[in-house]
Amino acid sequence: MMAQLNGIGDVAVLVPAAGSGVRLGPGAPKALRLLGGEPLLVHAVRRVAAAPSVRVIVVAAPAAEVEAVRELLAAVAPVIVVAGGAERQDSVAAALAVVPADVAIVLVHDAARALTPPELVESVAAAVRGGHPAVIPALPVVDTIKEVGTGETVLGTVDRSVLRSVQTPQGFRHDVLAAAHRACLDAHTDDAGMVEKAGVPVVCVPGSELALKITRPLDLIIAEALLHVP
Ligand SMILES: Nc1ccn([C@@H]2O[C@H](COP(=O)(O)OP(=O)(O)OP(=O)(O)O)[C@@H](O)[C@H]2O)c(=O)n1
Ligand SMILES: C[C@](O)(CO)[C@H](O)COP(=O)(O)O
Repeated sequence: MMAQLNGIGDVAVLVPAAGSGVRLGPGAPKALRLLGGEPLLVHAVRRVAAAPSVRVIVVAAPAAEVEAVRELLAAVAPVIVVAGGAERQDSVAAALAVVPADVAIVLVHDAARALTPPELVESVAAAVRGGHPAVIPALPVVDTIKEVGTGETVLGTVDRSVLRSVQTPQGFRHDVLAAAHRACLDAHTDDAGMVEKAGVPVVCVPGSELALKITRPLDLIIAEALLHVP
């Protein structure tokens, strides 16, 4: 029996959670690091499960932790847990492989963005449901961006008005994401990159500062403070 959250939902959410968290420093795999006494993955899955459109959640866990993650999440939400891969996109591909064919919309959402509000899941899903084959949440760039060359020499200043800082959940028509992963021959840091390469238009929707990707130690301290933001 497929672990279904909501029989009428039309969205599957893939949660890549198999990374090691090198930039966070030594310790457990990042998705299992604690925030407010609970693993990041629990925070992420709880918020995804609160989005009414979500029918299926597939978590890609570190291969050695699949059973432990199944037990951990049993009390949080009905999820499918698969073994992730060496790279993020391998983990996404492993999760994508078990999504039922009749699910129309697939979102890919980093476990590391543990405090992402369910409202952002819903707004990305709604934009795909409204006709966009690929949708990504994004924020304006707030720092000045420079291009640098050898020895960190500044080559010039980039026009930040045409740049966006991209987050997850990234949303796709199921067939579009599946085709992009099948066709992909190179490395991409996000799923939208594969879809762009396939020539499919990708649009941005407003992101959320709560969708911070917990990457470095200070991010965990910031996230502890954000836990108390309503
Ligand atoms: N082989 C991998 C690598 C990353 N991820 C997931 O992809 C998301 C974004 O990756 P990132 O923030 O880079 O996590 P890590 O790869 O764990 O971090 P680092 O690069 O510091 O090791 C995370 O939820 C991470 O668990 C994954 O599922 N499988
Ligand atoms: C997918 C992503 O979160 C979009 O900003 C980002 O590309 C992940 O990068 P990472 O190096 O795997 O954290």
